[in-house]
Amino acid sequence: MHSILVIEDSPLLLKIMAHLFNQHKEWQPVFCASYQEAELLLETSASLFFAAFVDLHLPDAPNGETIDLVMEYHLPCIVLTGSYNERRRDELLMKGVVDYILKENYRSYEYAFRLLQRLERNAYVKILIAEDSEATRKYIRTILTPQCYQIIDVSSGNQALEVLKSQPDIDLIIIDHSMPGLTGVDLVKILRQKMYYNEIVIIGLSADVRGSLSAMFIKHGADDFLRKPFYPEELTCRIMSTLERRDLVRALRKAAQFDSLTGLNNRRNFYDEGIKLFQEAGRNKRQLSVAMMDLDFFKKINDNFGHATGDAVLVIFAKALIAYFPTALIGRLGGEEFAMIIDEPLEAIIHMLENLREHCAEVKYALEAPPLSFSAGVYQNHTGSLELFLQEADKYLYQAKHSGRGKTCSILSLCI
Ligand SMILES: Nc1nc2c(ncn2[C@@H]2O[C@H](COP(=O)(O)OP(=O)(O)OP(=O)(O)O)[C@@H](O)[C@H]2O)c(=O)[nH]1
Repeated sequence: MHSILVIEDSPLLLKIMAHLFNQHKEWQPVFCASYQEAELLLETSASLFFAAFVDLHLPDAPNGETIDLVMEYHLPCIVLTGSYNERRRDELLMKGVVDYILKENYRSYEYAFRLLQRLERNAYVKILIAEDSEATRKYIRTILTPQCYQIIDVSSGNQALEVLKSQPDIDLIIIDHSMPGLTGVDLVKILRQKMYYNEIVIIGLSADVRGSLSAMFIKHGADDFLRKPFYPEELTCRIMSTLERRDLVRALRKAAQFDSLTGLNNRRNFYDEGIKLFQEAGRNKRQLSVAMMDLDFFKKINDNFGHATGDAVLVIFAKALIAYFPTALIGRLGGEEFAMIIDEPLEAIIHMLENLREHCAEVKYALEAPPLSFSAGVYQNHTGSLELFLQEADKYLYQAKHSGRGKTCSILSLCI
């Protein structure tokens, strides 16, 4: 849990804040009503705070002195102000505050909380700036530092490629067009050959007045474009919206590919990835196996211990599968049926399934519950499609069910 310092003297606003903090239990507010109180608190406990909400005008600090105080301790500072004008906005941004919020209505304060959430996330976001002008790099850093991003900067396209090679977890790259060596658009072309849209966000940058350049950036795969000179908020807003779009695409992809309960590949993704494995194995003359596993009497677990326990058992089993078969492609085909594709000798697979069976029997998933048991069918061959392997494994699984459950049947004749 993070502590948030709130320096504010208005009883009404404090009431609203307290209400909102009540809905966001992940943050613990510490309230101060004056500059003096805040000064004393920060002197001893500044390191305890993640960020601060600061009233611009306090009776003992009428000219925004509290902001300077908070900034001295390098705390991300969100300013609450009753009035707005351009000059004040510029002053606040120059001081390096995260943002300023007009004390208008409940929505404004909700926005302040969204900012806090964003700051938390930003700490994990890596931004690379590829720009040959030192002044512009510095300007961008000045804008982005209060937003808590991790920032790296380089002065050429080739240096950017080097950084991306050593740090593939970069989330967003800001690319200037006119740099020595590779141009910005060239760099975008190279990056998009290797990295998909959900892997890295690209924002083009140029002082060029030609509209065609922004189009070139975007046609070659940039997510957005900014013309220099730009306002600080133009940059922060574009970064925020492009990252949010990327996160949304990632979330959609995840929802389409993985089972939401167990996190395993869903049926569709298991087939898609499995077909690729079979093609690769065909090229490399490798022999794959397919195993199908089905929990025994799972309906009784639901009926006797409730659906929630049934769900928990599915999760336990999925985790055990991953632990016992770390190199396999594993999927939940539906209900209590699982499958995996694995590149191991058949005897070894059967042995590992026996170990898994022993482990499952020991799992305590509910009071006075019968041991967790599963049946399995395994098929291995030199040739054949994934579809055929699944059909054959399913036949052995059926055999395992009908020979008493809690067994593995395979091409090795006997069920064990
Ligand atoms: N809790 C829970 N139950 C599920 C889920 N998906 C399917 N089921 C239940 O799983 C049960 C499967 O029952 P059956 O097909 O009769 O299989 P079984 O009871 O394991 O019997 P055998 O396979 O013959 O040993 C059904 O009651 C489904 O409602 C799920 O995501 N969560």
